[in-house]
Amino acid sequence: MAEVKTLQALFGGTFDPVHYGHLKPVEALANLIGLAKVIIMPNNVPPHRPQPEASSAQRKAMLELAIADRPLFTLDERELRRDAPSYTASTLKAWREEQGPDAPLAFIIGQDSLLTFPDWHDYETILDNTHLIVCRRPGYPLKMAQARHQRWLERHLTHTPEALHHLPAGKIYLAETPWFAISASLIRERLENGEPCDDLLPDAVLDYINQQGLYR
Ligand SMILES: Nc1ncnc2c1ncn2[C@@H]1O[C@H](COP(=O)(O)OP(=O)(O)OP(=O)(O)O)[C@@H](O)[C@H]1O
Ligand SMILES: O=C(O)c1ccc[n+]([C@@H]2O[C@H](COP(=O)([O-])O)[C@@H](O)[C@H]2O)c1
Repeated sequence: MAEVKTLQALFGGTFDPVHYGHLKPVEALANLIGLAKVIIMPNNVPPHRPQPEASSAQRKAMLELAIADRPLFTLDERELRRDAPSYTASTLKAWREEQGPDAPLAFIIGQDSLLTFPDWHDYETILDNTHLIVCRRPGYPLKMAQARHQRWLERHLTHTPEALHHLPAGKIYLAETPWFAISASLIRERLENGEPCDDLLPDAVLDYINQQGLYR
């Protein structure tokens, strides 16, 4: 009998700090397309933005608190262990080598990340190794700025989640996840101004931020 392969999904980010705009769309996604597990992968040195305010150890601690009562999620520390910039293309190439050629693999991003995706290091190789699953995010168009990037998107689009489960890589799926108007920048700004953030991130993460005196 043929071996049944399970779709595995990595969700990369800076998570400075982790918030409900990360957790809730991905939980909805898991229900929509049938994911038993999502692997959260914080970066150490983001290739594309200033170094985060919280240290890698603090961002990891906040993620551990956020997922402690969310069994869907596990944590992957491979990028945290590297001092070089965390290029997604090389991380996903290494993940593919570990998992073998047939395993269905996906990388989860938000809509804003899709728009900047063609600027990522070696972006065209990413679909050789994984699918791309895009969660909705308010305030960002679903159309690429350049026509050639829109054509690239359309060439790879699938409207059926089954394709993600049956093929090892190469498809882009725009998931109809709920919208959350939350960003880490908004949270950092609100904390700096002494404004409440209770409905934006898990209590345990907020308690940790206060205890560490972060984002003041
Ligand atoms: N509210 C949201 N809805 C959907 N996706 C999101 C949301 N917030 C973040 N993401 C996605 O999660 C991933 C990690 O995001 P990141 O850690 O940069 O959070 P952020 O809130 O965008 O941070 P910052 O405001 O510091 O830029 C990215 O792919 C991003 O698109
Ligand atoms: O590899 C790149 O060039 C690259 C450029 C921008 C973003 N990424 C990755 O995309 C993920 C989301 O990025 P961010 O900034 O929204 O946290 C995270 O895993 C980043 O390391 C990767």
